[in-house]
Amino acid sequence: MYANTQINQQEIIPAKNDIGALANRINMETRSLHNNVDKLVTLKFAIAIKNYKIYRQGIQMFYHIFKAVEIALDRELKSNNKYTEMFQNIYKPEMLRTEKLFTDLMYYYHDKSEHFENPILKGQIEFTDYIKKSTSDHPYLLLAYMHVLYLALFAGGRIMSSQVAKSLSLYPKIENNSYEEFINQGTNFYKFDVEDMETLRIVYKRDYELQTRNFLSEEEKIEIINESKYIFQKVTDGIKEIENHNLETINGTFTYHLITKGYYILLALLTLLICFILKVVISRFFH
Ligand code: HEM
Repeated sequence: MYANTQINQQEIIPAKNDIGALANRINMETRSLHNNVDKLVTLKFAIAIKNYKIYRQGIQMFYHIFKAVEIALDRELKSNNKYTEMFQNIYKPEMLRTEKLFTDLMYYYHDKSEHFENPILKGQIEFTDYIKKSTSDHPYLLLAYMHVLYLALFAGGRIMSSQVAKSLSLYPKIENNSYEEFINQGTNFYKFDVEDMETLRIVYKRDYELQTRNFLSEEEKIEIINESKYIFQKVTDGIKEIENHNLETINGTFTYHLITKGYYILLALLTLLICFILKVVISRFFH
């Protein structure tokens, strides 16, 4: 399925210049937010691919987000409301990311799922709770996640994927693992089990457009666009939250060392002072 069928540009739905298409409207309205997150990810990614402990924090955030979205999607696919058929027609199982990310995280956390299974950072807990509530109150809002998060993997994700694959700094740190094991077990986030990723992307975007164009009301579309802006903002905040968490840990370690090792520094200073006083007393005594 999704083999390379050489789809003609004119046959692609929606056309790039179709300003009525929901996906194009989301892209237009989130352009500046996308530029912000693009710059931030590029900057942080350069650091993360040099250190797998930072890289795994980044993909862990995406794991929690995708998992919350996919639980909600599963709920909607099995439910029986006015949106169920729409979701069933857009849904492509090859797009799901939870299991792929789980495999990668098991690799980076040395098979210890208890180290990543539940979010611990406040922003991640709040955002995943929010996804659950917002999509169960208004199922159509899932469409924002189905566009922003999944299509990100076909553009920015491709760039990131090739950088991760080229990164020699990520894999040697993981003991006794070869480069092949690293590629097989640590880069699944970017892999889709289809013959041709481009066909999958085109078919996904086509079905998204065909299912939403006349079915959704203008009010629902506006809410989906606003939810999309919120997702970009939350991903940006999430990356900053990881950075702050790491800075706090580094500072905490510094303070800890100051408290524990400070004792030895004080002892050394006292010894020096005693030596100095002794020297003064002795030199006075012999003069
Ligand atoms: C390294 C960071 C990133 C880079 C370099 C990047 C780059 C790109 C590029 C080149 C495109 C194609 C633009 C076009 O076809 O006109 C794109 C599209 C897109 N990106 Fe990103 N991106 C990054 C991060 C993200 C993130 C973190 C998100 C989501 C939170 C995201 C969401 C999207 C979306 C929704 C689209 C539109 C896709 C479509 O309509 O087919 N991107 N990105």
